Amino acid sequence: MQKTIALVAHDHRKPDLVKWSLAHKAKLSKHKLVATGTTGGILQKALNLDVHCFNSGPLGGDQQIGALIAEQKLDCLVFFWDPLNPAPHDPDVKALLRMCSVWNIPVACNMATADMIVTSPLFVDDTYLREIPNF
Ligand SMILES: O=C(CO)COP(=O)(O)O
Repeated sequence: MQKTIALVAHDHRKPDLVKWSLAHKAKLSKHKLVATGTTGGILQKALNLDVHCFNSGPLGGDQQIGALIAEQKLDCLVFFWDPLNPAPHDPDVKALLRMCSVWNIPVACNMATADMIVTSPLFVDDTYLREIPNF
């Protein structure tokens, strides 16, 4: 089943996300990819795949991806956020990660976790149903 995967990286971590995405291009190409603006533009060129680009992160892109989660339209988030530099939109970053916890969305903040998510048998198991919290 085709999933919707969001790909996001802060500037210092974009090279890691490009490297990771290239390594998993075959898997990613089977799914719908969405991204914040700058990340999406870079990935589209690097992967030569269609990536739906939302606004740039500081201009609301994180919030748009958060809205997808709230509408139950996102299956997975790969978000390489920068642990060493503050961002003007840190509250948006926190809100996006919070949405992942609220809605039980698999989220990877580094390459090792992202590797494990996309290579997990559950990732391609159409019978696996992510539990959706009932508040
Ligand atoms: O800031 C971001 C996520 O918080 C990423 O935004 P860009 O992809 O536009 O750089």
